[in-house]
Amino acid sequence: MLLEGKTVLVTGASAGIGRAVAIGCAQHGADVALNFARDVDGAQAAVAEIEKLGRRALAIQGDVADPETATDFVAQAADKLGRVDVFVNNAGICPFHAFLDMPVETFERTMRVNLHGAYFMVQAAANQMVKQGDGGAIIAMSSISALVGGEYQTHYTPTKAGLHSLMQSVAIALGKHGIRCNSLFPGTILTDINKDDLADAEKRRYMEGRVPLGRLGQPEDLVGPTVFLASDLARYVTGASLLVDGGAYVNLQ
Ligand SMILES: NC(=O)C1=CN([C@@H]2O[C@H](COP(=O)(O)OP(=O)(O)OC[C@H]3O[C@@H](n4cnc5c(N)ncnc54)[C@H](O)[C@@H]3O)[C@@H](O)[C@H]2O)C=CC1
Ligand SMILES: C[C@H](O)[C@@H]1OC(=O)[C@H](O)[C@@H]1O
Repeated sequence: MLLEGKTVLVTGASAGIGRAVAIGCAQHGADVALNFARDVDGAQAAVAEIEKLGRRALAIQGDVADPETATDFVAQAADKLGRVDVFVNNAGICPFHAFLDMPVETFERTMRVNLHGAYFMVQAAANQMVKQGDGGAIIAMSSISALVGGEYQTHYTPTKAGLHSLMQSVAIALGKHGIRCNSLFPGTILTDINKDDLADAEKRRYMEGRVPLGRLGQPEDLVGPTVFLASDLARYVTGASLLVDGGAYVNLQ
């Protein structure tokens, strides 16, 4: 059990990648605190799955765009589960929209959820880890979009590059505390975030055709890489990033 005895916190964990990662960490021995925005049923179902595995789980509601959600989430998780060993910053939105008429509210909301929210969550988790005094691991669900652009993602891709940049800087700031900070770069993973975009059959075929491994990703494809970075197997890995994209990024022609 790679995460035996560890407590893992995951944001945006009622669905998609966050849910898969929360349950996957429990399968590897962790107790888990899940942040969720609105989907009470989804969060409770994830808690029930984790408890079925014999692990402790806790769902705490909050909008990550509000800095107070971060301190509340970490304080409640530490109080009820005892400590914070691993923090996975996963919550994110990608409301596809063209650049030239991007609504100010869409731009600002995307920044606030994906980047500002991450900043305060990571800060709150790090403060708890420093207080505990025995290190920790922070993992950001960045994206292949930190490296490449998207016509309808001009507000989104900078948040993913920013998230990776945040991991690089906090890797330096927190190294002295034994806290490792890394990014995962998922490619196209089938979740609610891109359901509408990939409902276009031609676009979906094009995206699938770009993947050397021959399929789009599933949320569970992120479990192994997350568990690795969270575990002591990655004890000398910090400030790094790992593409989890079936090879899409390197596939030029
Ligand atoms: N699906 C994909 O192809 C890729 C996804 N990602 C990233 O993975 C992360 C998870 O996304 P998916 O699971 O794909 O999408 P999803 O839409 O299934 O999950 C996103 C989760 O974030 C939560 N969330 C959204 N706004 C929130 C807020 N203000 N406060 C708290 N929670 C909030 C949602 O409720 C949901 O549970 C996101 O950061 C996304 O940018 C990165 C690369 C590719
Ligand atoms: C939501 C998109 O399908 C998804 O988000 C990302 O970060 C990937 O680059 C994909 O474009």
